[in-house]
Amino acid sequence: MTKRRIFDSIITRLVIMVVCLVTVGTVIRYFALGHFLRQDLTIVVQEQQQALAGYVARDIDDKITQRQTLLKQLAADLPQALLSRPAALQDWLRQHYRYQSLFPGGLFVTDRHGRVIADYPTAPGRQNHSYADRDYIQVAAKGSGYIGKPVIGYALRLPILPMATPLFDNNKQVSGILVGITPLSSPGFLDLLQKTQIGHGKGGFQLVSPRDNLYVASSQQALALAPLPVPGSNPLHDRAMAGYRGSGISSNAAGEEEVLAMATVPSTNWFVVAQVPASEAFATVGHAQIFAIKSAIVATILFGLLATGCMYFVLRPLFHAAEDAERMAHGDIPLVPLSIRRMDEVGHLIAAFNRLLGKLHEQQGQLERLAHHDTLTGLPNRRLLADRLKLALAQSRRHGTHLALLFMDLDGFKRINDSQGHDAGDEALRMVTERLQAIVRESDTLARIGGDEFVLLMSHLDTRAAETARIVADKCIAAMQQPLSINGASCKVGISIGIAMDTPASTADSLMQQADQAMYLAKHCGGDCLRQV
Ligand SMILES: Nc1nc2c(ncn2[C@@H]2O[C@H](COP(=O)(O)OP(=O)(O)OP(=O)(O)O)[C@@H](O)[C@H]2O)c(=O)[nH]1
Repeated sequence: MTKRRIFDSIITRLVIMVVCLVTVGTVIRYFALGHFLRQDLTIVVQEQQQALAGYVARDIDDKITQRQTLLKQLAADLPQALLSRPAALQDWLRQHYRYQSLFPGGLFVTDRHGRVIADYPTAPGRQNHSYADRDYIQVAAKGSGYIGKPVIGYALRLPILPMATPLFDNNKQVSGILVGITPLSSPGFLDLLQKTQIGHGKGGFQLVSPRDNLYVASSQQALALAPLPVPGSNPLHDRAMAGYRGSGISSNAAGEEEVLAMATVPSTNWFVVAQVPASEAFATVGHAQIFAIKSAIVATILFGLLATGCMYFVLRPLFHAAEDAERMAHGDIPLVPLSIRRMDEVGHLIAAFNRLLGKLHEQQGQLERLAHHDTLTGLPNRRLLADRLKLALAQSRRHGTHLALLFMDLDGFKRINDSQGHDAGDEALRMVTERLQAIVRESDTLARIGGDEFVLLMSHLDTRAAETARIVADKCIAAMQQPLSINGASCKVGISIGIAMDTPASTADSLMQQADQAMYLAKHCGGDCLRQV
């Protein structure tokens, strides 16, 4: 029952409505906020990634260009005659190596078929070894400088980048090849790319050689010299391999979303990829969404409590009014107007209820009156007379007083009805009532109990009660001597009166019976007569 009341309550429904509205608003805000923030952040993050990729690509390009320039310079300076004197050539390499450190993996010179003539610093197994199968030897043998495929070096046993430039004799024919070896882990070479991470660990750089289908270097060391993913595993990577340079969002082979930016290293055909997981790049979006949810939950709780309190305060008079009305309905308290605390909507409702209550009172009074009074003359009817008679009997016994009952029946009343109509008869009854009322005291009860029958109850009489009753009866008879003037016509009615006096054994019924019998005796006298029993 109580649960049902709580559920049916306006407050509960309003609070549920408010909570639903706030929840719907929060869900909409959650998705809208996420969408707009992500849109904005995507632009910012992509621009940042692009700037980073471009910066690293330019740095690598500078370092490659420096080495190409140096290698060409050395090749131009190297005396042709030394190619046939390995010891002198090695000494020349040693002297020139001293002034530069761009090729920490060493310099070596091969004949035009790729067999090593001299190297410095010497590496075990490099002397006389043939590198004829290497791409950089094959291209340089044809007269062009070349950056070779990054590989695990034959002599050094670690990842290296070989660079070759041809040596020309006086006839402009390739007489030998000068090769510079840079280990990929050399200080000041690719360490900016290899040691820099973007974000919290999963983001970083990759240096990609599309020609060789491998990663030259990466922030993730395990990727160095690893083959590139197969086409189709990362759509943006596929576009980059086809020449696209720019930024975008794509899913990697593991299905994780990443923000990628690609920039070319102009001196090679490599490109740098700056990559950061979308989960890190857009972490702010998630934080903002969680904040939006938390703040909405707090706001909902606070608002719910506040709204409940406020609504209870506003509707409290209504609850009290309902309680009071309920108690009135059960008869616990009388039907009185409810108190109005404020003249708001609730106050208006209670005021309307009070007006309804007033109307009810009025109608109840009318019904009460109709039940106890004669509608034609307004005199008490038989029922009210019986009540008053019982009351008067009880009072007279308590106070030792007396009472008399005068039963009066009009004489010749039917004639008026018959000669002038029923309305004239009614008018005659009202006029008789007025005349009789003028005789009786206010404390007496004059009742109309039938067509032309009236009863007068006289109470609080002293020992001369019978005499007093007769005097009043005489006055009533005398009052009827004057004809009634109805519709211009003069009508005469008489009155026969039977008087009953109380005795210790009297009851209301016995008194009425005695008075009635006395009236019949008076009737038989021929009218305008009284009899007492
Ligand atoms: N106009 C009118 N007539 C009524 C009313 N009540 C009863 N009557 C009539 O009053 C008459 C009463 O009859 P009676 O007592 O015989 O009339 P009466 O002429 O006084 O005769 P007696 O009493 O024998 O002298 C009847 O004709 C009723 O129809 C009423 O409220 N209005």
